[in-house]
Amino acid sequence: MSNAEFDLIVIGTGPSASTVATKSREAGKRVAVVEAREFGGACALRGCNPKKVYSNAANLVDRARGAKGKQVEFPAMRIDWQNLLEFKREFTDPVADKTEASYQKRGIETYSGLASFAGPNEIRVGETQLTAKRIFVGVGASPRKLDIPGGQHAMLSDAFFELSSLPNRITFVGGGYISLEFACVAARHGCDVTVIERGDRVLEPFDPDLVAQLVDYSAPHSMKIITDAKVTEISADEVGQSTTVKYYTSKGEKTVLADLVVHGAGRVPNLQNMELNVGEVDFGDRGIKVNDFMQSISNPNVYAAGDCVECPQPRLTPTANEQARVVVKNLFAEQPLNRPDYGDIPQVAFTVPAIAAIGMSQLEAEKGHDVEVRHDDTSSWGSVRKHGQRCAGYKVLVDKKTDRILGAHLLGPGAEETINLFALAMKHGLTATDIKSTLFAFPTFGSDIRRMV
Ligand SMILES: Cc1cc2nc3c(=O)[nH]c(=O)nc-3n(C[C@H](O)[C@H](O)[C@H](O)COP(=O)(O)OP(=O)(O)OC[C@H]3O[C@@H](n4cnc5c(N)ncnc54)[C@H](O)[C@@H]3O)c2cc1C
Ligand SMILES: NC(=O)c1ccc[n+]([C@@H]2O[C@H](COP(=O)([O-])OP(=O)(O)OC[C@H]3O[C@@H](n4cnc5c(N)ncnc54)[C@H](O)[C@@H]3O)[C@@H](O)[C@H]2O)c1
Repeated sequence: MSNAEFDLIVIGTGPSASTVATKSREAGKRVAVVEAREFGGACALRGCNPKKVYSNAANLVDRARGAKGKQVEFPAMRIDWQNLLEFKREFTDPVADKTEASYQKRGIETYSGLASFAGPNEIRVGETQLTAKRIFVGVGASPRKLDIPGGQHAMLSDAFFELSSLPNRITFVGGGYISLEFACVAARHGCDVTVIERGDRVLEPFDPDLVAQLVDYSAPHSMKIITDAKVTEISADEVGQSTTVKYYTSKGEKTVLADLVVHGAGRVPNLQNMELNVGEVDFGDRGIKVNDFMQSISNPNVYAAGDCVECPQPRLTPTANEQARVVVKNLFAEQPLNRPDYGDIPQVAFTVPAIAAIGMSQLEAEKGHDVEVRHDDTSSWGSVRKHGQRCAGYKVLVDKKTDRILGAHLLGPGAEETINLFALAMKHGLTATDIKSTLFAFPTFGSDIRRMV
């Protein structure tokens, strides 16, 4: 067994870990990074970035079909799956080598293998034992085990990204981000898609009225969305050609046949086999338990951030980044004093079209405020139609007393960008009147927000 000593060991190479490792190295610390898979983390390799390539293709097809006969002409518009896969790989293939090389160039020692605790300040990677004053855990999350008979037949999102072709019938288990984003892509490719969600609606973090509008728009595109239905069994036929998905609704047991079943039923922190008890690091089902300073509540030399910590904030890259910035400031301070300043975190599901949200839901806002609810279906607005789109809407919640924005919910082309204007306004306390009095370039989706507030 070989040994090495550092100021800091960073476990993982996703958004949180990379910030902590590089900033600590810039501050002159001796840093080691350990990665169990390819260097680069989920966001760059198996999450946000490759997903955006796929969802852009689906949105492109949708818009072009909407503009057919008005702005463009073509015999048929389709996603070329093989080319799409190759194009996606242009973004993902270089990540691992580039990331590892950039660590090494900075003087960060890199280790490949699964890291586990060998003591409160010790990490084991295979036959190597590393010791450090501080340890940062940024190990992310992975799909939770589908604990139903035949759960192993459901394909994970990592594998979906690598499919070289799509079969005709695809069923998604769960109706969250992953299912809906992939389902929209598969449907625009021409697949027959079924989404089965146990809750009473899909895309739970988003406004129910806008979600309903999106679901209505998706139905004619071969997307069947079944809610209040819990998937209870997946069985494959003997030759592995076809799969039967069993689900329960209030009307009893039902089945759907599929050529492919995809897991979109949630993710859990990646803490298996990490021997956290040996490291005296407290954790639960929802992740590592940290205080306001992102420090382990049980081992003050351990910090954690991102998808692997127990935290009420949404598990997204901006959340991981904010926590990591705080960790960098606290790690070697005499007294950790910095706390994340999340503000309101914008969330976007990159569906067709995109749906976005920031701040309070209508229900939350109406509980404690006198609210003006500004809500409209904007499918007929010129900005939307000029774009070849046919599905858009918004709901903006304004506090009547303070004129401040309590929540903003958008559906439609550009929603994923326009939501950032609300993020800026809300973070800096701008009022609806401030927004109305701002001149935005025209014609743009951004300029539409003056009509929304
Ligand atoms: C399909 C998909 C799409 C997504 N799309 C978006 C999006 O559009 N926008 C958004 O904001 N978020 C999105 N997310 C979520 C986003 O990817 C995560 O919130 C973000 O990556 C979390 O970063 P992290 O720092 O916690 O670590 P991660 O990026 O999860 O990286 C953790 C790293 O740790 C490594 N690791 C795990 N265990 C060990 C161990 N024991 N030893 C060594 N290394 C280990 C892993 O291999 C991995 O490389 C998406 C996620 C998925 C799955
Ligand atoms: N655009 C983005 O920002 C983005 C995209 C993808 C993933 N993510 C992140 O990854 C996380 C995981 O994504 P996800 O889509 O796997 O999870 P999710 O938590 O968003 O949704 C999972 C859904 O599956 C349902 N479900 C669970 N078991 C079921 C069963 N047996 N039958 C029917 N329904 C069932 C749940 O009720 C839930 O609605 C997200 O919460 C988010 O943090 C973000």
